[in-house]
Amino acid sequence: MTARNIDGNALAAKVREEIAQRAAELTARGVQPCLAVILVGEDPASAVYVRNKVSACEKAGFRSLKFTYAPDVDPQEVFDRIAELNADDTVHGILVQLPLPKQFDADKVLEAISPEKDVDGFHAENFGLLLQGRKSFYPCTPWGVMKMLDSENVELKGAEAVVIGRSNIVGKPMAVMLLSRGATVTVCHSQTKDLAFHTKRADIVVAAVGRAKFLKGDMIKPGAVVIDVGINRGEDGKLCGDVDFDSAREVASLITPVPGGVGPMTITMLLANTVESAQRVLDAK
Ligand SMILES: Nc1nc2c(c(=O)[nH]1)N[C@@H](CN(C=O)c1ccc(C(=O)N[C@@H](CCC(=O)O)C(=O)O)cc1)CN2
Repeated sequence: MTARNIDGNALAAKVREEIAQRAAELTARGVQPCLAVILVGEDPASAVYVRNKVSACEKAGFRSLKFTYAPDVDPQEVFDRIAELNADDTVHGILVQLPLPKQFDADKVLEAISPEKDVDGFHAENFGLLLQGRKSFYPCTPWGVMKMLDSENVELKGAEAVVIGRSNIVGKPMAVMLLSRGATVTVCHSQTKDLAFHTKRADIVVAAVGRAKFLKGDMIKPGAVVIDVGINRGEDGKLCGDVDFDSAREVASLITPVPGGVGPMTITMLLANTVESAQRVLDAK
């Protein structure tokens, strides 16, 4: 079997069109969606992601604000900026690009963002709501994965799903989202004794560990759906995922490539959360 790719770029383009339409309607009613992005430090990948977020906002008809800080900035300056943006009624979404430099306590920074403007879905309040199956802002990457699975009509009810990775921003929320849709979910991580035992039983595998090409074809059940959240540099210097694409595609039925898979959906769902936040402001008027 050779797997079919789930094309993240194509799905992202379709969803972004719908978001742009919604943004135009909100703007016509006096609420133009606005995202504020905070970038601290000089990490080149973060700078690219932030640039892409600002450009995605422009294309969708959003207003965007960008604040950049030197790597050695006093964290208080960033907290002051967040407080100012929390109080600004014209701003609907605030995000702080991760990772942050060492002098920052990332949890404290994320908790400083008002939950009503936490369009990354990283605030503990939003995560708690997600756990309880209540309305919140969902973290963008796992939500993008759910959109990809739905776009292919992948049956989630009763499916055996294995999530590899237990980070707060991908692994844990991914497991909760799959669970809430009726999958039987196993979360594997660095202490898991026999990873292949779990992955070989899975109808759906989501790899989010940050280790280049580590999930091989012989660890996958024939016909499984394989979702690759990793973004790594391979030994050849090229961008690659956590999945060894060449061997995995010979076994899986559906697979996401890297690049062009989950990545483009992350920024798309950020736009979706921001437009939703603006909608809530309009509805409350
Ligand atoms: N505040 C946040 N920080 C970080 C997040 C996040 O969701 N919020 N996620 C990642 C980085 N990230 C967005 O910020 C992100 C990563 C990758 C992509 C993407 O489109 N990747 C492309 C390849 C891009 C390339 O050539 O390098 C792809 O996979 O096709 C978008 C967003 C960590 N920080």
